[in-house]
Amino acid sequence: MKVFSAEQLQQADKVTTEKHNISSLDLMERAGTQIFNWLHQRMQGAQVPVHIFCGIGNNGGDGLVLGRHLIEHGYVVHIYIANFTDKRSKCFLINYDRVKEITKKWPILMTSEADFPEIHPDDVIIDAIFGIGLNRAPEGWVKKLIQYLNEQKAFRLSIDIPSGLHANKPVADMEAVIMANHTLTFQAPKLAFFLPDSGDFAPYFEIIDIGLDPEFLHNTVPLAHLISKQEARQFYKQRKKYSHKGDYGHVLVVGGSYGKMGAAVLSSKAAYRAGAGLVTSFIPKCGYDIIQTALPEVMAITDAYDHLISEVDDIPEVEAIAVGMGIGTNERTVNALKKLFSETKASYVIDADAINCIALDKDLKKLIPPQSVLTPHPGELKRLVGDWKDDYDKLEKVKEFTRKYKCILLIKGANSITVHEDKLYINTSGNPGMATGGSGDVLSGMIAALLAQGYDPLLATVFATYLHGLAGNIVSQSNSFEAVMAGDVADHIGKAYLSLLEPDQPVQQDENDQK
Ligand SMILES: NC(=O)C1=CN([C@@H]2O[C@H](COP(=O)(O)OP(=O)(O)OC[C@H]3O[C@@H](n4cnc5c(N)ncnc54)[C@H](O)[C@@H]3O)[C@@H](O)[C@H]2O)[C@@H](O)CC1
Ligand SMILES: Nc1ncnc2c1ncn2[C@@H]1O[C@H](COP(=O)(O)OP(=O)(O)O)[C@@H](O)[C@H]1O
Ligand SMILES: [K+]
Repeated sequence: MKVFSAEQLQQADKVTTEKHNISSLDLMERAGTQIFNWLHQRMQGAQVPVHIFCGIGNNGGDGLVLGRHLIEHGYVVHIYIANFTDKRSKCFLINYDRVKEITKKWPILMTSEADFPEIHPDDVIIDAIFGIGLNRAPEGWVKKLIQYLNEQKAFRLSIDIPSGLHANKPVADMEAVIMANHTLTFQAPKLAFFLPDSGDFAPYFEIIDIGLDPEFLHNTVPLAHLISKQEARQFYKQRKKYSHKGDYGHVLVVGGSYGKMGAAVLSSKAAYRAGAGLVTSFIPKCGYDIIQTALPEVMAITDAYDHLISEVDDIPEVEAIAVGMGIGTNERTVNALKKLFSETKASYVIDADAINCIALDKDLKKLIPPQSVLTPHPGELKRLVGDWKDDYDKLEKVKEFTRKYKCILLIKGANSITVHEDKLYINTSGNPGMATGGSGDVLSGMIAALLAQGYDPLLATVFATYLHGLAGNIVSQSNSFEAVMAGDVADHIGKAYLSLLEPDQPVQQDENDQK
């Protein structure tokens, strides 16, 4: 699914009205009606007071359309206009009159704090104050209104975007944004929903298709692609009946040091579970018994040193190398990486301490093999590209890094983002249970396994990240978030493949009615 910018959506709006001979007012009617249908299906005529807070732009107009339909269907509705300026939009004004026509009175105009209404915890709040037209931080009593609504226990439903949030720019004032319980967003999800600084304002959202011009949407290069099951499923390459292990590639895992052998074990295990034909682990001597005992399927080669990796030699020819998990940043290890990068051709996944080594040593940075996949968590990323002002600055820094070093970089976290030059792929699987030691090691092995199986580096990263999150979700469903351990995630990669490929359950009519 595509993630468009506010500007692109405004353009889509314009193209749609011009090309399809439909007015902005019709589009607003369509949008507001769909929100009404959504709410009506859930409320089923319940006489719970619905408080609709409208701004004076088109987002407010959507709120007015919704209010009119609710009133016509016998709901208990209170419409308030946050009247912070006289510059009301044309479509807002028409819908303002339409509400008056059916109720015979004007909606309640709010001009100061004194106008804030009492709201019962069981009531419903509709937030239609600002949409994607927000052009500065809400101030004065409007900011106070947002804060007042956030203090209420009532359910907050935001139309298009939580008011105060920009679709694709940093939040102007963190204390002036609606904390939506749910957001119904038009046509496409907004980038701000997926970034750490702003994602909490829109924890749950649904897309409302308002029929913007499909051709424009298809031809427009989006800000980002959202990767859900539907997209991930298309990446899957089926195994052939008359195949042998040589067809699925050989992964070399270069990892571990004294006290950190688990990192190499987890990564190697995940490489097999994700489908590599062969896996060899290159480890310090101290890890030999550990890996051979933990994973009899894995072949082991040891370094000359007991506690760390000093030179990766005598290795077989491999398709993919996952390097860095638990290796430390000793100077000898940095030198081992320099030699490895310059002398061994393969597809690389560069993780954890290998990233820290690169951040420490400029010469090593220059040796990053082209098309490598780097998988830093936020701490490692900061060491690699420097600190950032906000999420958008971070994305620009990472884009620049991938251009300069011709690589792919995965920003790990909730909604991990794969970055390659100007392309962004936002992952939707995974859960906070995966914030646990070793889960990144599992991911590095998975990416390497897909590389070894012939997936191209960008696809391997996007697909492995999705599968990894899906495996984590499967674990958490039977185990709670708290109890998820990285080894469980590796053990459930198989279930993730099965879940990916199983057909979607058709929704039965009676189930639908109960929603
Ligand atoms: N294709 C689309 O994108 C569609 C958009 N619609 C709605 O239109 C919305 C966008 O409407 P608008 O462009 O009118 O913008 P908004 O309704 O978001 O409001 C912007 C208005 O508030 C003012 N404003 C912005 N920031 C302010 C601040 N901090 N303090 C005080 N005033 C501020 C602006 O000057 C403008 O008058 C969307 O979010 C959506 O809800 C729908 O009606 C249908 C179709
Ligand atoms: N809150 C979260 N929601 C979803 N996934 C998460 C969350 N926190 C962490 N993860 C995922 O777990 C993995 C953690 O990786 P990392 O920090 O490198 O772990 P480690 O270094 O312990 O192996 C990443 O793939 C990340 O995307
Ligand atoms: K809103």
